[in-house]
Amino acid sequence: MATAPPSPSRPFIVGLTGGIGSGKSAAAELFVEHGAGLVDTDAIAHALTAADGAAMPAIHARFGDAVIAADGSLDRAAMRARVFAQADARQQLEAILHPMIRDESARQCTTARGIYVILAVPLLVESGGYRTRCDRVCVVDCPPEIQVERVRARSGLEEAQIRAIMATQASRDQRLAAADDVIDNGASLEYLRAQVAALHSHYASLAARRA
Ligand SMILES: CC(C)(COP(=O)(O)OP(=O)(O)OC[C@H]1O[C@@H](n2cnc3c(N)ncnc32)[C@H](O)[C@@H]1O)[C@@H](O)C(=O)NCCC(=O)NCCS
Ligand SMILES: Nc1ncnc2c1ncn2[C@@H]1O[C@H](COP(=O)(O)OP(=O)(O)OP(=O)(O)O)[C@@H](O)[C@H]1O
Repeated sequence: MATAPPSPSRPFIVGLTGGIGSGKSAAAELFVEHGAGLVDTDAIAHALTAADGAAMPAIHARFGDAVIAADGSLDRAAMRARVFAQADARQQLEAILHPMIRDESARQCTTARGIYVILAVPLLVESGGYRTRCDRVCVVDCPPEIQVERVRARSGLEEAQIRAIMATQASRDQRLAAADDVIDNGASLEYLRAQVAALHSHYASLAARRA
């Protein structure tokens, strides 16, 4: 009887998550400097909602002209105001985007190059379908007050709007409970860099052992 061909090797995948403004992108960038591949679901969501993005016809059909910018892309501020004030609007947007994001991120994980792959997913704990893909879950953690301060400094959003976004996300405790590894990003970028360097060595050796 013919034996089954070996299953195609898939990369070692580290799911990277954290609340808004916790420092996921900063951490992901540092992992990439060490040689990790990166699949970023925020970036995929942005591509899907660019002027020619695959999600735009469905978003236009559901939400109308009010959320479409002059160039045909998603008016992010208009959509943000809508979805973080109305749970049903958020669910409808997620029903359009999340299956597309899940499919595209799975596709990118099969082709990503690197010693291992960082799969950055802000909603890894909240959304189904990601944890089973990950060999490890790494949570970027910092106190909520620092999240608010960083997002405010970066984007100019008001505290009330930042807190409304945070209220839709998993709590700090829920996220920490899902973690295999935790990055404490409540201090300096140097401290972040040192923790990423140590975790990188760990992930590289786990990935090599699995290969
Ligand atoms: C509402 C939108 C248009 C606001 O755009 P904006 O440019 O302000 O934010 P951006 O997309 O860069 O996301 C920034 C952060 O907001 C938080 N966030 C985004 N979407 C959500 C959501 N559905 N629920 C909770 N938090 C969210 C995350 O922490 C994310 O890292 C946008 O966030 C969006 O399209 N969200 C739905 C897609 C989604 O769920 N993306 C998360 C990746 S899985
Ligand atoms: N340790 C740190 N010290 C100072 N500033 C930091 C630190 N870590 C991140 N930042 C800054 O805080 C802001 C938020 O960080 P970053 O964009 O990496 O967070 P994020 O979790 O990816 O956010 P979002 O959920 O909105 O995508 C950025 O302006 C970043 O440069």
